[in-house]
Amino acid sequence: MTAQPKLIVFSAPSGAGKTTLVRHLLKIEDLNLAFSISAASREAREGEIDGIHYYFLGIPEFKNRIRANDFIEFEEVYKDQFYGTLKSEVERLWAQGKNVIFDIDVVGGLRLKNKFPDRCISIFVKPPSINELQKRLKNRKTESEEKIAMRVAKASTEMATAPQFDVIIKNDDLELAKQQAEDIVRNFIHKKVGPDEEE
Ligand SMILES: Nc1ncnc2c1ncn2[C@@H]1O[C@H](COP(=O)(O)OP(=O)(O)OP(=O)(O)O)[C@@H](O)[C@H]1O
Ligand SMILES: Nc1nc2c(ncn2[C@@H]2O[C@H](COP(=O)(O)O)[C@@H](O)[C@H]2O)c(=O)[nH]1
Repeated sequence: MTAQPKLIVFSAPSGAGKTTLVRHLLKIEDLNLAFSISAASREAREGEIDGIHYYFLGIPEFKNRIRANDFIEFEEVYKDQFYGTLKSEVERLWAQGKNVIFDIDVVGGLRLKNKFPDRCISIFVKPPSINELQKRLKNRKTESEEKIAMRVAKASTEMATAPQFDVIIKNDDLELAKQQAEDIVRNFIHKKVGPDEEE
């Protein structure tokens, strides 16, 4: 029997560098990773494409999908900004035999870990400081000052969840963090997780 596809969850406060690390890992072919495209109620940023970066649903449609029980997990991450993992998305990627990698908030990350304890690794990306987070978000130039403040205000509470994750990667030196992420994910993917599974 071939190994069951796995789940690799990256969570952190906004601006810590999850997306940067996930994009790096997706380029490494032998990891056999596919990105879980989340649903989001917010509008697309410049350069973001519906069905590639997110499924952009808008709030009414997002709420319809909650009522239809279409999500494995969802969260109102910021006021009136909903994000969630669709069951259909994970099923689609597993049907392709892919290991699924997630870039989601800390609450969603821990929910996935609880739902799939045997086949999920949860990784917390820790920024050097909250000041550095704020600087990174400013430099990224994707959010207004007001939205940056909202994200930074939540960061301390999110940082406090770090010990609940399987692994913490400090993202200070980016190249070092990329290498650590690669090593951790490769080890996990090649680890045997069930009694009747081959490696
Ligand atoms: N180690 C690092 N040093 C300096 N800048 C970094 C580092 N890692 C990432 N960045 C930059 O910080 C910004 C935020 O990174 P990224 O978008 O990956 O964060 P994120 O955790 O995915 O945020 P969000 O949750 O808002 O999507 C980006 O502009 C990225 O290029
Ligand atoms: N619980 C979930 N959180 C998610 C999901 N997809 C993304 N996110 C997180 O939302 C914030 C903001 O994202 P942004 O793209 O607006 O910067 C960030 O922490 C994401 O990781 C999801 O499916 N579920």
